[in-house]
Amino acid sequence: MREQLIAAERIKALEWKEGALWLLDQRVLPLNESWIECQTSVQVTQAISDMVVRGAPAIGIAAAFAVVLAARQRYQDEPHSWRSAMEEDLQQLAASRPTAVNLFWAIERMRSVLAKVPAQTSPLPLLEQAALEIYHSDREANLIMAQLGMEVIRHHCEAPQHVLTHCNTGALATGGFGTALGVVRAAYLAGLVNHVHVDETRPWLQGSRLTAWELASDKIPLTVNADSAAAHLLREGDITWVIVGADRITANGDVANKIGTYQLSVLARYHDVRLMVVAPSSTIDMQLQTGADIVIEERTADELFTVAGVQIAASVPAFNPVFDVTPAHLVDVIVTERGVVEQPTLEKMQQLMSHAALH
Ligand SMILES: CSC[C@H]1O[C@H](OP(=O)(O)O)[C@H](O)[C@@H]1O
Repeated sequence: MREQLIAAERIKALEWKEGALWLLDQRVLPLNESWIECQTSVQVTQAISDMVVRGAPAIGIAAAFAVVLAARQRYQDEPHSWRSAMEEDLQQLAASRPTAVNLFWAIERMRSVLAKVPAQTSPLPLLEQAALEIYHSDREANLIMAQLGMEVIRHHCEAPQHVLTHCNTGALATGGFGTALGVVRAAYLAGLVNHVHVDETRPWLQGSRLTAWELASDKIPLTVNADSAAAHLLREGDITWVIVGADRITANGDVANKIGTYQLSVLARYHDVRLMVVAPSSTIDMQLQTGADIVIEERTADELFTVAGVQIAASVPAFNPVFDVTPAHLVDVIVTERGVVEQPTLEKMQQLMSHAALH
């Protein structure tokens, strides 16, 4: 199965090439495929804020390379005070988006590497190696989670299933071929999934623009539906799993994910459909006790009122939270690269996080 999954890796959200971070501009997919070259941490910070690159793991990977770019510029400009000069860059990077913990996890990971750089020594070789390791271990986590999640589906039913997914959790959101969408890909290859229902995921349309593009390129049967059609679909009865990603999972198993996930979790429980959350352990924040502590990002009204830059609604006040929190008791299973947790609780999450990390 591993070889089949590796063969399914066709799309990349980002690439570290010749000392620059190249980002596939997800704002213009699927109609245009254009890459943006980032030579500075400020450019990466702006790209994360503007959602050129998005998706919790991909944000963390981009942030890791932003630290490399910041160190390179500061070390060149101020060889005797580059460490303190970098602080401003790291604070700007940390302020780019508030909800996905992967951003902060990656910055702290890179800070720990910085602390090991001897005085009067270039930080670049160690930092670049650490950023590449973060990138490669996320890809490896995708491969592991895909197989673990597929086995969870197989455990519950051998016959091919219809599943529903929300937002984009594929290659465009990660360093590999996906978290939740990676499980969907593996389950399809194993003959356990034969149709994917894709929420369009307003207002940014990660589902209809990104997930549909990824699954179409895999030739996996799918249909896109309006987010408001999900209840009707779940009541119809041929969907057995809702499979989603996460941006931050707290110590008790509460899950912050794209807006609309919470209502899906309530609908799934009401209609006896299982909810699977798939996320690498870099998305788990054991420092936060419950989802009530998670900062929920709110974005501009423009993202509600325009599509592809064209105004489609009246200019009136708007409320545009782009994440919500699903309580742990509505989650049937969390799949990570460290293992699987059924009916998550604080004790089970603590046990999971005591298992060895990939790197
Ligand atoms: C593989 S995690 C992807 C996760 O990130 C998305 O948010 P955004 O597109 O705003 O970065 C969404 O919550 C996905 O579940």
